[in-house]
Amino acid sequence: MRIETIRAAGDRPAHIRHDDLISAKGISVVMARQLILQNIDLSVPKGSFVSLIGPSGCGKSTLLKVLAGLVQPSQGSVSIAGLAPTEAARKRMIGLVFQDANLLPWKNAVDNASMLLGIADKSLSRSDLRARGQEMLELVGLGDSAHKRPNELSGGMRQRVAIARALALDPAVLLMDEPFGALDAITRDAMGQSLLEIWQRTGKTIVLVTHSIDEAIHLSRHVHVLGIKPGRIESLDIALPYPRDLSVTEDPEFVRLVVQLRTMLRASHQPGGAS
Ligand SMILES: Nc1ncnc2c1ncn2[C@@H]1O[C@H](COP(=O)(O)OP(=O)(O)OP(=O)(O)O)[C@@H](O)[C@H]1O
Repeated sequence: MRIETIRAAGDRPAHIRHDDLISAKGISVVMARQLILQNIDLSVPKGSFVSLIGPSGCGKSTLLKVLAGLVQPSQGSVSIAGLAPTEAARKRMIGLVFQDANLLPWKNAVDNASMLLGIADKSLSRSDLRARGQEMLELVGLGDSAHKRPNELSGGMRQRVAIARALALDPAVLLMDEPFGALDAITRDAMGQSLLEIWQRTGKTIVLVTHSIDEAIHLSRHVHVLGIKPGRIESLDIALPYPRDLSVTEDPEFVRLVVQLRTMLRASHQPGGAS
């Protein structure tokens, strides 16, 4: 990875690398007079798969919302391909997926998949939208379920539609907040593997909030551990080669990384621990 030198960078801050799509610097967030995030720096290389993990309430979702432009930091700045998050969102560069798929119950899968695109681009005809929705459903492995309504889909299938809906915008970045948190373990594994394959096919930059150590290591290139003490963030690079499938979880290096990440997470729960 190339680090920008100050001389070559002109007015670009020295910490911003050429290949960072997302760069958050000095992010602090205060909500209801509580300090949630303090002076957090986060870089996400273009095309990378990054996970955020940490104790409940440490501010993972808040940080994701800051990246999405949904929460304004009290201090600090975020750049997404050189743009402020609200501007990047306006240009459809950000796709969001939450734990709840939030599909419209009266629309079928293909219409749900193209719904945001239809709102964002009023010039598209109904058949254009359907074609794009179908293409995205095929990408997420639901090509045969286009006509089904949400109540005819399983939880995993509904999340696939939510991913298709986000991808229909062709965003540069996919921000995902515990998208598989409500699924059973086997479905969750399968969804993680599908997401990995979608990532490799599309080249999107993905930031995933998760509580699962295995999921973070299976999927990510970089894992960032947020601490319960605001301001603490530690990073772990996952050097396991891609493409990865679930057999990677039996690799001795995977097992070593699980132990290392669990140790980091344990430390992140200590309010008085070292930063
Ligand atoms: N709108 C809000 N107003 C006030 N406080 C908030 C708001 N949203 C979140 N918080 C607080 O900010 C802190 C961090 O919340 P956040 O949801 O970002 O944590 P998290 O790490 O994602 O938690 P979890 O893993 O349980 O989802 C919590 O103490 C929460 O109560």
